[in-house]
Amino acid sequence: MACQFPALTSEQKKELSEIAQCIVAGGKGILAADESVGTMGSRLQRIKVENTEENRRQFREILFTVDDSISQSIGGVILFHETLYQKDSQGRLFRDILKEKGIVVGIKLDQGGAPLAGTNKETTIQGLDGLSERCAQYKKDGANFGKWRAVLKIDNQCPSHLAIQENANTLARYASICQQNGLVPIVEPEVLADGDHDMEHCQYVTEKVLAAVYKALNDHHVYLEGTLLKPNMVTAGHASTKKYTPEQVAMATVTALYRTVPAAVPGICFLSGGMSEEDATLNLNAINLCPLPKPWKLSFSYGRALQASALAAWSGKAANKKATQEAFMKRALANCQAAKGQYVHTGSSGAASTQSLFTACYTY
Ligand SMILES: O=P(O)(O)OC[C@H]1O[C@](O)(COP(=O)(O)O)[C@@H](O)[C@@H]1O
Repeated sequence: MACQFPALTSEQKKELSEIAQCIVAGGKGILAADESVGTMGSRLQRIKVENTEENRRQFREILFTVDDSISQSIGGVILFHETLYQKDSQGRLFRDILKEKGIVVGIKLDQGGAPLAGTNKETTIQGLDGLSERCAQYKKDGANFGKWRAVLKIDNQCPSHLAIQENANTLARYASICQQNGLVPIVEPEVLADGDHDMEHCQYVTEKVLAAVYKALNDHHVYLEGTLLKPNMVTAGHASTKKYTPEQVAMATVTALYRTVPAAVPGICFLSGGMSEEDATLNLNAINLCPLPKPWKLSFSYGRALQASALAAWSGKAANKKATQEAFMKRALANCQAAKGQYVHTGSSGAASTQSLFTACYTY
């Protein structure tokens, strides 16, 4: 039976699916430059740079003014509210610079965690109040996709049924509101890598979480062709003593996705979750070579794994602009190749690219 009360017109659906496909076309992925002020503070602290609005602007100016050829690897950039309205030193809005390169502009829409009482320190994510008005304004201001990160953890009694259901429902409500306002929702249910669990347990939990998310998206009449998924890869916990090869990670990850994510979803853009830059690229490459059916584009939406070398090269000094842009371009290209299963590790990566980027309990 056809839906009696269609959520979207065919024009709205067409626009949404075109935006989603454009972001992940031809091995392209997403630069997650949407770190909130606090998260950016911890990034800048590592390179001993003060967390001021001007320093955040300067670093992002260097990233966004990189050579135009970046648009062959990066299809979308997620911005934080502050960055959407910032300009480069010549007075050009960052969002216009990105658009001129043919890169789709996205915006972080979640507004931080709130505790779920009676659970083992689990959270739900806030930001639904007034979300429709915010989306409408962001659309006018040039954004074409949104991002909402829900955080789940593997621990004693975690993730609980409550945390899974609550976060799935909130992600679905957010996705529905985004689509009503012409924004493609990136749906991000992140299962954190904290813990000493093995990869098999992570796979079990990831499947449960994704199954709940897709049930909720269906309940909320979300148009899957106009969405993107941003999941964790299936790995062992950070404190696990067991080690797995990229091929094993790829098999567990694609199995979990194949069991739970409908083929109508155009793209799956992984988060890097504290993996080193090189591991994030090697795992993505193995995922794209995995001999299982893969009806979606399998790409990246990395924050740390696209910016760590660039941040280290910059170190807060304008004179390091060229080296910073080279480091960023190198990771973007490597991940684009990995999204096509064509990455060849040369063994010449710098120290920064093999360093773990893990932060315990990576929440707000
Ligand atoms: O705590 P915040 O500021 O929301 O940042 C969360 C970060 O996690 C991400 O969702 C994924 O980033 P990583 O690839 O570094 O794991 C980014 O988009 C975002 O910047």
